[in-house]
Amino acid sequence: MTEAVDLESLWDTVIASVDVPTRAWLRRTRPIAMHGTTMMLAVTDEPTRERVETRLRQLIEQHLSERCGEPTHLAVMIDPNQVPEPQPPAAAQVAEETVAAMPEPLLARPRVNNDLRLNPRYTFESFVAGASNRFAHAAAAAVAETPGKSYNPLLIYGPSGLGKTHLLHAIGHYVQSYYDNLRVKYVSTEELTNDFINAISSNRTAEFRSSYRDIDVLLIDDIQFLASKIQTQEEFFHTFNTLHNAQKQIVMTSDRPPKLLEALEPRLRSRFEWGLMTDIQPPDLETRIAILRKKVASQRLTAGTAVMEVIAQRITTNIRELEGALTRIAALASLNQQEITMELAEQVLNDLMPEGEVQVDAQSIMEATSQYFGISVDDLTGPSRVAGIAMPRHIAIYLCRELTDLSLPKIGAKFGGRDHSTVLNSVRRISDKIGEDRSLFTQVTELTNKIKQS
Ligand SMILES: Nc1ncnc2c1ncn2[C@@H]1O[C@H](COP(=O)(O)OP(=O)(O)OP(=O)(O)O)[C@@H](O)[C@H]1O
Repeated sequence: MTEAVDLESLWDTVIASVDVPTRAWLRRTRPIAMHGTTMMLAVTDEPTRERVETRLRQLIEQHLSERCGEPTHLAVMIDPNQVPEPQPPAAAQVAEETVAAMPEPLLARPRVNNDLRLNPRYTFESFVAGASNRFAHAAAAAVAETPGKSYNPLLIYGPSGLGKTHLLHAIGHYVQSYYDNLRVKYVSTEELTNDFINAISSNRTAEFRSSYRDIDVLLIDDIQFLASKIQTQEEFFHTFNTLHNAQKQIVMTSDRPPKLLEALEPRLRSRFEWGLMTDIQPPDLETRIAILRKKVASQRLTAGTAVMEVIAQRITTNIRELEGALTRIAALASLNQQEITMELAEQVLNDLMPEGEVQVDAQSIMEATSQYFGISVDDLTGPSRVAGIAMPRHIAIYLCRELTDLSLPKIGAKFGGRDHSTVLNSVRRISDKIGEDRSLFTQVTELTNKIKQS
């Protein structure tokens, strides 16, 4: 079903089987691609999108599912350019575009050795698509399949811990595995800013430029941090134009839509809105359960559906917290050498989420940790690698990642300017050990209680 010809004729049969008023609406749409069991549909304008989303979706998905022989979903985007008036374009056009996008002229180029530092766990395979993220997921998949050709730029926005970084890395992995010769770069906005500042201070702006412009797919995380950084914005504006003009793919994430990024230059904001913007919402209960099920399977744990339901019911807004809870539950089960039971899950959840949830910040985590271990906050943020200091530091960093919305570079900055990979290293160290080392588990649990109660 990937060929556009099939897609167009499939769509024609759907249009033919609906009543006339509905048909009039559907003439204002055009199928763009099929990703797995999701059809990407371009529509001319907001009223059409609204109509399709609210009134017609069920009917269309029913028709599509019947014809495709499996449950098929719809992801709707506004893109008038994809729906030429008055006649739809030749059916093969999209297919031709897709073929043109394939690496033909690029084959001559040597294989690129991308040093991406992507999280190996963040792939499309490990991502669970549900109602809250289906569109973002389908758009990311489209971009990964034909970089620079489908939606450019692609901007994925939404609150913390809902999978934006995961999708960005998944695009990176995918392009890297299927396009040997495309240069991919993934950076957080903080790294971009630091790179730029370093380049200026060491007179190496030309190098900086080529490292960002000599790229086929640029993935930038958390662009809200560009706000108020006037010089970096200026530089990024030119990088953006260079890449976009050359039809190089740009994908960005942000914690809010560009129009709410008030401290961003208007010309940059408007460029961010050129392509496709898609949000990610907190997942519904079914999706949360599906995510837990996937994690349980991938970690070869055994947890019954009832237990997963309890976890998913208690932790509703942030998937990182959901994973954190599962990690702790699995850790306690492993330490006790027992199955993950309901009692055990409840016990950990009660520890993790005492009544009257409090907002936790890095400062309170650092203070509580230093107090708990009898060291100073300066020790915690300082350079010492002595175990009595390094271990509390790993724990405090782990707790910052688990209990706050701070990004890895932001956490690094709080801990004496450490970089994001050092932070990630600490997080992994604790989550790897917590199921083997009971005293570590106890320390982390007791500290969490202190922090949440302070
Ligand atoms: N749909 C999903 N399926 C499976 N895992 C998911 C999904 N969404 C998020 N996760 C997991 O939840 C965790 C948090 O996701 P991620 O770091 O991508 O969030 P984010 O939206 O980028 O947050 P932030 O803005 O704080 O960086 C990750 O471990 C990720 O793998």
